[in-house]
Amino acid sequence: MSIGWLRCARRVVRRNVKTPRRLLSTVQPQQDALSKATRNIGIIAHIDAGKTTTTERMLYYSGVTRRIGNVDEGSTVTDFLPAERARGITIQSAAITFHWPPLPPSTQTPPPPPQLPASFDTVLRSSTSHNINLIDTPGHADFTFEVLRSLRVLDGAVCILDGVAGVEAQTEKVWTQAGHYHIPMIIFVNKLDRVGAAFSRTVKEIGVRLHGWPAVCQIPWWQGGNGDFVGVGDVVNLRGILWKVGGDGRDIQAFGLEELSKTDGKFAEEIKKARIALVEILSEHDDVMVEHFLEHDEDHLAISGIQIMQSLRRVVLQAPQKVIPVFAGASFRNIGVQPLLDAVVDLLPSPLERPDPEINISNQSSTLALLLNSAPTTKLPKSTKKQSTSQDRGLSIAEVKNLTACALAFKVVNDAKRGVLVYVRVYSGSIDRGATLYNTNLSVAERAPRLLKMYANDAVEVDSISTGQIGVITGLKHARTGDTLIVYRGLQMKGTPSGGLNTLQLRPITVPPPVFFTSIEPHSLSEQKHVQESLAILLREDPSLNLSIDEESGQTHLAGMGDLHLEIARDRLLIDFKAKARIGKIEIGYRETISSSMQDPYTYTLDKLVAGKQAKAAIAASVEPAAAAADTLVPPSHEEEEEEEEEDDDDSHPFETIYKLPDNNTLHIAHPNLSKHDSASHKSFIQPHLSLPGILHSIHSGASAALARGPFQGFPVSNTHVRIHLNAHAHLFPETTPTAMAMAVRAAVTHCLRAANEAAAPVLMEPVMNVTIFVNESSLGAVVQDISSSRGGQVLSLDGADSSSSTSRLDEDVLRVDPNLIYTPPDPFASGTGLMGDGPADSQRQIVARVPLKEMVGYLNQLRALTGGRGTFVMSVDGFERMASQRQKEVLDALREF
Ligand SMILES: Nc1nc2c(ncn2[C@@H]2O[C@H](COP(=O)(O)OP(=O)(O)OP(=O)(O)O)[C@@H](O)[C@H]2O)c(=O)[nH]1
Repeated sequence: MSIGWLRCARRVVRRNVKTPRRLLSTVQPQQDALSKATRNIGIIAHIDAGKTTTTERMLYYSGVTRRIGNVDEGSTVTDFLPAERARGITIQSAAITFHWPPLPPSTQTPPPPPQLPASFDTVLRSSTSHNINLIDTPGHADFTFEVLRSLRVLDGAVCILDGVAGVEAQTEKVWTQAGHYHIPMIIFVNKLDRVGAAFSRTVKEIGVRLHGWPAVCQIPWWQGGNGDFVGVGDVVNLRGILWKVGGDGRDIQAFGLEELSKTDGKFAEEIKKARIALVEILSEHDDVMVEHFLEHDEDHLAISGIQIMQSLRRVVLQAPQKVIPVFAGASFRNIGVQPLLDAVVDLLPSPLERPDPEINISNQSSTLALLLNSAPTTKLPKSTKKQSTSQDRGLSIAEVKNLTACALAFKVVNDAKRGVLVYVRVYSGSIDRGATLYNTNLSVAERAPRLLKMYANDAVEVDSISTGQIGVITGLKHARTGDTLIVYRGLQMKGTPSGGLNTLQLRPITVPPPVFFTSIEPHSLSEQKHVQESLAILLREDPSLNLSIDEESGQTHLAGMGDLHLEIARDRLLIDFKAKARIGKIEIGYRETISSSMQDPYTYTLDKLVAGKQAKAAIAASVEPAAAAADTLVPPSHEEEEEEEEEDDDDSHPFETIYKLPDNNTLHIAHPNLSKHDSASHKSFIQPHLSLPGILHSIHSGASAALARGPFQGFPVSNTHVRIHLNAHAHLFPETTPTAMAMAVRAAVTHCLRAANEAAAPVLMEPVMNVTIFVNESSLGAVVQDISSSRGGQVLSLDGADSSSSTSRLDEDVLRVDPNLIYTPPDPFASGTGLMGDGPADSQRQIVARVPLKEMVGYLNQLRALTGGRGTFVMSVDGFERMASQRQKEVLDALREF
């Protein structure tokens, strides 16, 4: 039997393109159908596992491309930046829409929504064409933040594993992060054509390291049991699927068990064994499967393929996910991709099946549906997950009826042809062309002139982007990656949505502190403008980059997550944007801190021409080290993240405002004549063109700018408490503008920091990383020795294969899976090494350590040398620590040379 993988029985209806505006709570059948037939999925994996190679096949089989792109030749669709193509790695996650099963070539674009069957009891979802929005995520550790950002908008994910390397460190990390968002996942074990491929070992590693029960849905088919990898055993439908060797993967044959038993009896038997194991594992987690099993007289093979798929779907959608469907293939050989696409449609959820997204509004955590469904003038319902730190004042949310759409800008890309593209995921309502979008992160409104749907390299203009959909807005001037965009009925361009909706944040995430930096110097004054504009776009694209400018020297510093992160930013700047600038060496981003307090506040008065106008403002400031106990500054945890950068709006102190700033700094503003809750009384103190929130914003900006570049070595200042005293009588003048106030505060705080440094020796702090290293038992001793002696690291734990206490998985309630209870088919070529090796000498060990970042630069090469190329590691910033004086001296000497 030949399989075409081109379903024909699809009926389509013509879409009414002009969608009327609607309230969020009104469900429109057409949009509902579109959502049901949509999969917003991502592909996550360790670097080089084959994400791009697999994506290229997906685009080819779905009819988006006419030829298969090749990573090694730099001709892929998804890796579209020159820097990506040159390095053969994915840096920016590209969002692409395609259909699976493919639509007939004559279908209009955008296609009409599909007509779905009333139920999927007797047909598979993959019998109807679905709209797949695919977000390709990067695998390199430096881009973890980019992965996190993409994860937020995914409804499901395919995790690709390299069948030779198994579960790698980075995969484990991203898997855990995806688990935080309860993203259902399926696994594709790729590269099974390679020498050393070990499907069985990989499946056991899935159980142990990804903490779930593998449900083996396909087993590899090696010709004659030990020859070339030619296809898969389809455990769900009890057949062998064979791909023609050397073809483009469209020529596929299927053999039922009976036929197969005549030609490859052992393989047919193995498929049966796998089916028994699959039914068993499903029965343990799905009661309906138990019923089917009993109905079929406990015959594992008698249960239909559709019933198995439905059961798999139910267990995949359970939160937390305990069962992980596993598929097999070799994308490079064009084997296994079509059934994987079927599984995406059949097993992963539509946007309508996802949990209600978390929001933050007026410093309170809740969920979007709770907000939208809350009755006017009631208190904002809080999610039970985290109680807000601010007082529960409740919100009058009558204004919610004006909220007609809510979306997350999850990615900004500067496209050479089309300008800046803002990728959005709409969570509620629909964004229509020409809508006024209010950006709640930047407090600005801007119009959405054009809306696009991205089909690989083609963009198709659309009239609206509806709930659950991913699309692109062009022509926005402000929106950055990560911003929340809302449509508020009747909003003027200069207006602000009321009822606290101007603070609505969808799934807020914390940007980790940057630990590397470089300097940027335009070649000439005339180049400065272009360099600055290019940097502004880079920062819109990637908010994990950080820019600071030294006012006196004019020197610009760009800081980022890793050296590769900054290398890519440099290439983008110089090659893609053609900016003419000198970029310095990439260095570690230390922090500096003060060790003495100021006795008296220092008052600074600014009185000068600013932009051609007389400007005047004064302010009193003082600085002190944060509590001595806070010598170690720890980045905010997942739970604390919403508090970062937040204003403490405690009602009991109407005359003071406290901000928590990055790097463990705090800003305390006393404003004795201005109550936060009585703006009417401000009239006698402040000019009509000013407001207390505006002044506070200026003070925040000025203090942040001063702290961004400390006076000691120009590093960001950390662990410092800034006190500001604003006396409305003495400090505000008719000529006071927000800019003048920010400049005065910056100057005052900078002066205070200098004075503190003169009074007592300032201190440098260095980033310390939490490092998890995976090595074979035989290299363990050498690696531990290297970490603890040569690199000055502190080994925190050593765990064997059966332990699951990696840094990311310290939770007690994590599922522990006994590898001996996992079904796997035999591995004909298993090398016997790795996590599941037989003898202790072969087993894989995990080392968790804290090591200064400086000692980790270039570590991969050393690790490879010590482990015969098999060791891998992941690391994340654990905090910043004071340096011993000798170490500080060495670093300062090295910096002087730099
Ligand atoms: N033998 C074999 N090689 C493969 C297979 N899939 C991918 N490769 C090769 O593995 C290398 C990495 O593949 P990519 O598709 O770029 O991997 P990636 O996961 O996208 O990597 P990043 O974009 O860097 O994260 C390339 O040389 C591919 O040709 C496979 O099924 N078999």
